[in-house]
Amino acid sequence: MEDCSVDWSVWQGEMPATLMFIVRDGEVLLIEKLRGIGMGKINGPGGKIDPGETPLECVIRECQEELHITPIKPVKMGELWFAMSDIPDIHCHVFTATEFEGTPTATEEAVPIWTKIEDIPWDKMWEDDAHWLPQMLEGQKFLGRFLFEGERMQWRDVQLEDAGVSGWLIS
Ligand SMILES: COc1nc(N)nc2c1ncn2[C@H]1C[C@H](O)[C@@H](COP(=O)(O)OP(=O)(O)OP(=O)(O)O)O1
Repeated sequence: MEDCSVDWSVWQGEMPATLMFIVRDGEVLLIEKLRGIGMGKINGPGGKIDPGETPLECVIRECQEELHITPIKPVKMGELWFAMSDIPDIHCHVFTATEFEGTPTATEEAVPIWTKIEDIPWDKMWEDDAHWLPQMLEGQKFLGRFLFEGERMQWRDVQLEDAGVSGWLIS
């Protein structure tokens, strides 16, 4: 792992975004992303935060748009700070929920995929996911900071529980 060239003490992601992971009966609701950043990868539903929108409002809207479902009582579990090389830096708020309304439905943006937690397809996902998603699915809150060159992760730091939450830019 290379040294990190980013001064995280002054870092501010230009692109605020969200992700949602709905968990039920040992499975997590993932998507095949059909457009946008990470098109073709497996991820959680989510997307960019619109001007004036809160992270919570965004993650609910994105689930409605991408899968026609409404998560109930989402809980913020983490922040992801992505220093990117070829697109603006991304500040992503990550939520989980155990309940939702509606039926996960394929749209032009996403195909829903219920996946057993032990079968999560890491090789089809962003590289950072393996360093925080397992911990989050065990109930741990986190702050993950990552440096990417294109789609390759160059550096990572993940802090869990109080050490991570105390670093969040938005509580
Ligand atoms: C760099 O590593 C990443 N890892 C993970 N796990 N997720 C990432 C990474 N980079 C971006 N993401 C996520 C964050 C957002 O959920 C999406 C990006 O937003 P998107 O381009 O899908 O935004 P939309 O508003 O839905 O876009 P359009 O409606 O314009 O298609 O990826």
